Amino acid sequence: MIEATARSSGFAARYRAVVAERGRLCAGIDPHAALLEQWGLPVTVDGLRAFADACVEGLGPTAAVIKPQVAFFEVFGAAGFAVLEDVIAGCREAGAVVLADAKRGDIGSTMAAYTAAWLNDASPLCSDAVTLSPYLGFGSLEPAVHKARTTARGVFALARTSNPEGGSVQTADAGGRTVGQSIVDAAAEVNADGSGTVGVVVGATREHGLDLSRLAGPVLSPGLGAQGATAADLARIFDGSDPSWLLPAASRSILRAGPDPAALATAASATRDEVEAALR
Ligand SMILES: O=c1ccn([C@@H]2O[C@H](COP(=O)(O)O)[C@@H](O)[C@H]2O)c(=O)[nH]1
Repeated sequence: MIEATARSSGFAARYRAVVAERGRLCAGIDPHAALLEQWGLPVTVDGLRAFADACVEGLGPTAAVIKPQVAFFEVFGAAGFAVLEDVIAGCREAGAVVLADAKRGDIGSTMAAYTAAWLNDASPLCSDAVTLSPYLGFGSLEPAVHKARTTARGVFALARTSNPEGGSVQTADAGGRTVGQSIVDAAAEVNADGSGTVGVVVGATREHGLDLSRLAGPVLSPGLGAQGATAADLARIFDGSDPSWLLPAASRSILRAGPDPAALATAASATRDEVEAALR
């Protein structure tokens, strides 16, 4: 791992440094209404704020990567976005890499505005990385890829998602390879410079059928816990690909341990330890 850190640059170097220190886990902050209720909080902006504060306190100093799910903040409009801004800033201050799960993707000129929102220092939502949907064409993501590459940030493109519906698009033929593989290959081309700028999203819930050998970037793998995938599934599904790039993600299964921040930290550490043991 130390050797890999010395050789990488850009987002790859930041990613490898935080994973070397904290282990492989992306903890999601998904303030579902059902979780707020389980924590004894009202489903209001005040409840969202209390939920978010506990997550920042418990998960910010613990998980390598923290992934706020933007949708659950957006539900509350401008007030929800204000809470999200504080989550992003608080987790970054605590030393975590913050990956905004916004799944943005649009024509290039609009992508420039999304890029300014999520990857520009001047924006209150500025994060270390953002999830992107490449289904308007990988090339349409160029403004975000360029910005990420020049600021040591990352983008994560959806390649083979954890939901059962994703296969109808992502496993379709794209000229002798699947659509998902074409996304992985496009990401690998960007990452040929050693920056690891473009990660991909590959769910832990099923066999992915992808060749990840040339990617040279992080593989975010959601589906652990609430969606049914286990650490053993991760080890099996990603057997043969470089395990140092694998970033397993879990949200609800960790968040159910709240509202005590210390219990959230313990749940995240336990998930990380389970994953690390299975991937050894
Ligand atoms: O393929 C994908 C891409 C993104 N997600 C997101 O990850 C979390 C999963 O939450 P759990 O509670 O651990 O199920 C959620 O924010 C999804 O939008 C995904 O699940 N699959």
